[in-house]
Amino acid sequence: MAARIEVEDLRIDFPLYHGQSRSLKRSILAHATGKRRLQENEKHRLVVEALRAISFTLQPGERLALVGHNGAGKTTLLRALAGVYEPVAGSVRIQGSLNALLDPNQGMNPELTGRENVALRGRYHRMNREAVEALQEDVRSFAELGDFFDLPTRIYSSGMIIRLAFAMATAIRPQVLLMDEWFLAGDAAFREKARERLETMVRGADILVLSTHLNDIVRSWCTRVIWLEDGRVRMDGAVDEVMEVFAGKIDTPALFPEAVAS
Ligand SMILES: Nc1ncnc2c1ncn2[C@@H]1O[C@H](COP(=O)(O)OP(=O)(O)OP(=O)(O)O)[C@@H](O)[C@H]1O
Repeated sequence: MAARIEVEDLRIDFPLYHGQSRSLKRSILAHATGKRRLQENEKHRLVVEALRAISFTLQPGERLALVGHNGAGKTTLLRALAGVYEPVAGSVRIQGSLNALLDPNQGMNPELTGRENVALRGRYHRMNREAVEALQEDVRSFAELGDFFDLPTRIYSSGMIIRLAFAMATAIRPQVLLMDEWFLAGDAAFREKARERLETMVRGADILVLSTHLNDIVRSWCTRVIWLEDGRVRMDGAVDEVMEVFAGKIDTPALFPEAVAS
């Protein structure tokens, strides 16, 4: 089955306040400045409008970078694609096997050893015994955890968890790869090794969606950029075209002037 992502008129809100006090809500809304992302929804709840009217389609071979300033909605969009957040309206359709490098603790049982956690992941992907053993060996040699590989992950340091999570998440090649930029960080010694392994994985995936602030990563890995601003698509196009405007070299009118006016 060919990989495909279809997002149609996606809207995601985060409820902030469930109480009934109208005066408190009125006061919060009155003091909300600038971007007007705090709103009262249809059920009279105070919400952050995290994403609005997001639509795009990705075909095999497309490598999409999500760019935008802090709070623009990049992580929320990645999580909505991964199925972590339910749309308030609109839809997300994903075709093909999916791997999401979003949260290092995702899918890990702290009572199990590193080796057992890898086996669990392998079985989740319906691997047979030999394949699970090969996966364990691959992760063990990449993560360099020494004897800790056979101890419960609850006693790992946060750096060890990241190494294990990274090695596991990059050992199984999906058709659709979703990635948050923290996976490109990590300590300096690990970074170069990690980047090489990621590159192999990224080149092997049919579709990549990556959230990043790193210009060189966008330019070397991606074919398309969606620039998010205040939860909406400000610009969607080829890497050079969007990055030039995003970097502030060319001024362009906002698609939704009311959303960006301060
Ligand atoms: N759990 C939550 N509850 C309430 N509001 C949230 C929650 N998660 C995100 N938001 C809000 O949704 C908006 C989008 O946040 P998001 O984390 O997707 O932005 P981002 O572009 O990934 O930012 P950054 O580059 O800082 O990581 C922000 O206004 C943020 O405050």
